[in-house]
Amino acid sequence: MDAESGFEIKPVYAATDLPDDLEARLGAPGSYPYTRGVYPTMYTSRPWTMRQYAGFGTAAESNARYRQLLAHGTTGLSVAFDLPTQMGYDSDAPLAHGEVGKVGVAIDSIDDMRTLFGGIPLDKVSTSMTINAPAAVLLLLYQLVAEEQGVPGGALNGTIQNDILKEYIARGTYIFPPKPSLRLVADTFAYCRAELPQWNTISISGYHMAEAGASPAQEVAFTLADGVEYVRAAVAAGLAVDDIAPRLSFFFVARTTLLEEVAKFRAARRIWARIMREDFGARNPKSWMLRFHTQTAGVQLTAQQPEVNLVRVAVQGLGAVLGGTQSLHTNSYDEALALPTEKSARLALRTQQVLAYETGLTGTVDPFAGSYVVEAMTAEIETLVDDLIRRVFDHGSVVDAIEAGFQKREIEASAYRIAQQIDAGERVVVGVNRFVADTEDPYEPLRVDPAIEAAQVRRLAALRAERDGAAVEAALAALRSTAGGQGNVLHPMRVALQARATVGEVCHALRDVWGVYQPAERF
Ligand SMILES: CC(C)(COP(=O)(O)OP(=O)(O)OC[C@H]1O[C@@H](n2cnc3c(N)ncnc32)[C@H](O)[C@@H]1OP(=O)(O)O)[C@@H](O)C(=O)NCCC(=O)NCCSC(=O)CCC(=O)O
Repeated sequence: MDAESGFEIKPVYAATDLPDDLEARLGAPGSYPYTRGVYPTMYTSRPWTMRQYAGFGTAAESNARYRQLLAHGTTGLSVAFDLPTQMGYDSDAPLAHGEVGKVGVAIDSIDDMRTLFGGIPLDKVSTSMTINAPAAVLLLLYQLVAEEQGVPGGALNGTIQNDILKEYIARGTYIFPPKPSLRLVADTFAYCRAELPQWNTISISGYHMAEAGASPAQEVAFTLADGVEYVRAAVAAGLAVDDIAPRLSFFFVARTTLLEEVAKFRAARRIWARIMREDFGARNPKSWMLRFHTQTAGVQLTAQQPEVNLVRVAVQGLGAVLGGTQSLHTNSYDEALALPTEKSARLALRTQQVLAYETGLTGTVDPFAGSYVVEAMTAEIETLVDDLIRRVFDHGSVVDAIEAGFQKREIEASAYRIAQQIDAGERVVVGVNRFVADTEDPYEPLRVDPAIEAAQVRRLAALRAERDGAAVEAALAALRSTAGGQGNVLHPMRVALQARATVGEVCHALRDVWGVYQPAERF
């Protein structure tokens, strides 16, 4: 069987498979080109951040889940928002009906955000927020709530996903067309540099492309190409590369194909370092470092015999750790069926704790360095990725390639190839195409209470009645005016949110000026 990226896997590797210039391609841990990891000591001085993606229902319920996770030893927070929030609609919008609180927490205003982080000291925990088109809005709400806790922007650590390009390619929660979206990203970079200097301004994500079927090489290539596009947009907006690049971060999947995945992470670091130093001329070593979060592959979980997923997740998490991830989410075994229960979420975290504290893996940096097979695969993936990045930019820009349907087409062809291999039984999925059980145990999934929507709608009505409506209108007018002209939109946005404008109202104001993206349908 070939590798998922398409290259041939040999039964035996030898010294002759190593690149001639291996030492130069490796460097030391914490040194250019960072193949061996971004920090000299890696996990020997601090394990990766255990950051379990969670959130559902109301802000109060999600807050309870975060406190449980922290009590169980999670070391970072990761917020899942519901679809209306991700699309910039309030819970009482007709389009939101039936979706409120389903795939994440419903956040309509600063009031919800305050509840979400109630009792959680924001100067002590780092928080990731999976939010893209309205990333700036949720970031500002976070900052406002932190300020209420007495925590200044300079003390805040965290990440917003803020990666709109992959939304057009694979994930789908875009609002505005590419041009104003890229302006919003650049505005966020500039705002964070001034106000939230420790904040990771973007999480450039291959995960969702991988879930849509991208091979490891495609995942890395399309993600790094998106990274190039963001840096170009920032530079075009007048920002210096070294002012923004140290706070870019990345996000990849970890599949069960362990060796190829370890090679993928190592190749990704090496290529990004080269792009930043050689192509963009970045001089700050922090600009060269590809720091990344990993999530185990949701798409590889099975609804059949779901407990087997615990084993898959352990192997996938192991790959992420051997690949040098900075932060990790291990999926719960029941995620192919429903939102995780409290127990399954705890088991997923325990899996990371076993990796960190029982395996001895945190004692040695980049244990695969010099391995014939892993070094050969790292070089193989590097070549494939370089070629694919070049093919993206043959279209002009990433946006041009998206509009030509290039990335989607490549990803779909790859998804089709893997699906055919599974259908033919060439690629084994335990419990699905081999070792199938005659009967399955009953499973009681966690269900989100439909009453949540009505309660959220009532809270919104109360908010609209209580607040100073004229102040909100004036702030939204100022936001429209900045959006239609020059200047950083985050400043008037902050004023509006502080006056208790809702997420939906702020996004509508921008929709009024910027319009909405209509994809070219080519499939
Ligand atoms: C950079 C990362 C990747 C990781 O940040 P972290 O703060 O966790 O880790 P870190 O930066 O490596 O480490 C924290 C601090 O410790 C320092 N540090 C760490 N290890 C060190 C070592 N060995 N030596 C010296 N210093 C070290 C770092 O320099 C840093 O400080 P300094 O900062 O001072 O240098 C960030 O972006 C992140 O946490 N991302 C998470 C993204 C996420 O959870 N996404 C969920 C998506 S869920 C999703 O999309 C699901 C599907 C869907 O919804 O569609």
